[in-house]
Amino acid sequence: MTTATSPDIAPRIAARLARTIGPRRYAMWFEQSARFTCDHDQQTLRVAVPSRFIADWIERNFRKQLADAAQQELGQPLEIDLQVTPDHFPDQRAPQAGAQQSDAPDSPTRNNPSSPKPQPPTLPRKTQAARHLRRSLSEFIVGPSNELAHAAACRLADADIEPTGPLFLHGGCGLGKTHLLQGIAKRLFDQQPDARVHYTTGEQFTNDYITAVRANKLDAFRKRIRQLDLLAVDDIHFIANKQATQQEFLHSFDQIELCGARVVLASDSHPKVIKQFSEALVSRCVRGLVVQIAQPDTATRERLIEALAKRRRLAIAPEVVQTLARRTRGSVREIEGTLTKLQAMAAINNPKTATPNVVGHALVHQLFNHDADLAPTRPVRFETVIETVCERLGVDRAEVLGRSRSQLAVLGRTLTIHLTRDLTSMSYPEIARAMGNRNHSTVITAAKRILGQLEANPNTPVPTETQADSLRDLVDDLRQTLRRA
Ligand SMILES: Nc1ncnc2c1ncn2[C@@H]1O[C@H](COP(=O)(O)OP(=O)(O)OP(=O)(O)O)[C@@H](O)[C@H]1O
Repeated sequence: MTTATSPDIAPRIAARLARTIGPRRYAMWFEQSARFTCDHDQQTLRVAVPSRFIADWIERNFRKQLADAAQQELGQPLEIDLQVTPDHFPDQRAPQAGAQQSDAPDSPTRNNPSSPKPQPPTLPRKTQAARHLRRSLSEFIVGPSNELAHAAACRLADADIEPTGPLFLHGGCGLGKTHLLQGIAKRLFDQQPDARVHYTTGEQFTNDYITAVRANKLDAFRKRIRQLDLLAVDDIHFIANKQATQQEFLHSFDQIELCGARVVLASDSHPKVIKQFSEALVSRCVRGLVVQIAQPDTATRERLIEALAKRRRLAIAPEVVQTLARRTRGSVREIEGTLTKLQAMAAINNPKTATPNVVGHALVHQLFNHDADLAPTRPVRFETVIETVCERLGVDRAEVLGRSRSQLAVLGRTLTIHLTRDLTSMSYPEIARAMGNRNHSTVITAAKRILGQLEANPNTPVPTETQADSLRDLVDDLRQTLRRA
């Protein structure tokens, strides 16, 4: 929309701008959302827009093209003065409460004098969508397994940085993909309350698309999706075997990217290995940044346990956090599950105390022993036992099977005997033979000694190389690993 106080100049600048940036982007950002006026002395081009968001967007993405278009039309440089004047754009105010989203076409629209007046935007605004977004980027715990994903998410959510392509996050279950997607959407909202941000899942996108087709409202669906500033789609692999949905998604993807919007997708696998993902979609995804999130390492797990426990007001001593971090392998969701169980057990154990939310070593042992008892029992082989023990202690198998009296070799021997007897069906003579043809009474003595120690003094310290707090801890941990093996 152009209004020239100096005749013809502003419309000519606008027309030149439209040619430079292309009709789609012009229609999207200027046609209904910008009014150009040129001072009589032709020193300044004033561009009035309805919101700070549009002003910032134009400032970041089109200032140079605007200045060039003005200079080329006038033969001299002009000051560009961007002004936020919502009163000049009564048509573009937020929808009234209760307004039917699908009733209102989106703005900006094509310049068609016969078309009805533009209606309020229909896309999810902060008040509608924010309540679904629970996670923020600031509460995401960062470690080597996810730091690139987190950095990419922060960059994409930064309204001051122009997006350079889609972001594709992939990784196993419960590792934080949804958290990052929601965090991006939330942060963009916080910076740009006018931003049109949509967080959805592959399944929801499919359902919305099918509903739109059935209700003959495909145009409204397309308008809603294609005029977003950020589209975040979780579990995008859901659309993999759905040809029509993929096709629709592909067009939306192209359209919103063309307009400079941000796109972030998440899936359990790399786009190239998602079965029945169309080649076109794969190539769009890999054009941007594809980042994997891996399982957190022990140090990150410690920080996650601390943060997640704090969120639940669960008090866990640092040394108990360390034990938990070593024993809780797997995803962050599994860590959350462990904390939930501990919280419930703490409440049952201390129902009347003032501190039902305190977790100590005893509770942790109780939990892991309980879990181990519930785990399906699989046959364990002697070879697996000795390998697991040697690996954990960092000691040579030959030393354990030989005559070495080093502290670790002796401990390795005792642990192998104890766990083999406990987890396999081997008799003492069989264990003695497997342990390098030892006398079987020596093996029985070793087995009895460790059993006695575990009963009388489970907190017997162990060498630091074993990374365990006590003998009981070490045995429980090894047993758990072997049961899972
Ligand atoms: N690095 C992290 N910092 C803090 N919380 C985390 C982190 N990673 C995951 N979480 C939390 O763990 C839980 C599971 O994470 P999320 O749902 O994001 O996983 P996901 O990768 O999307 O899993 P799925 O593929 O199963 O949907 C959430 O409560 C999330 O907030």
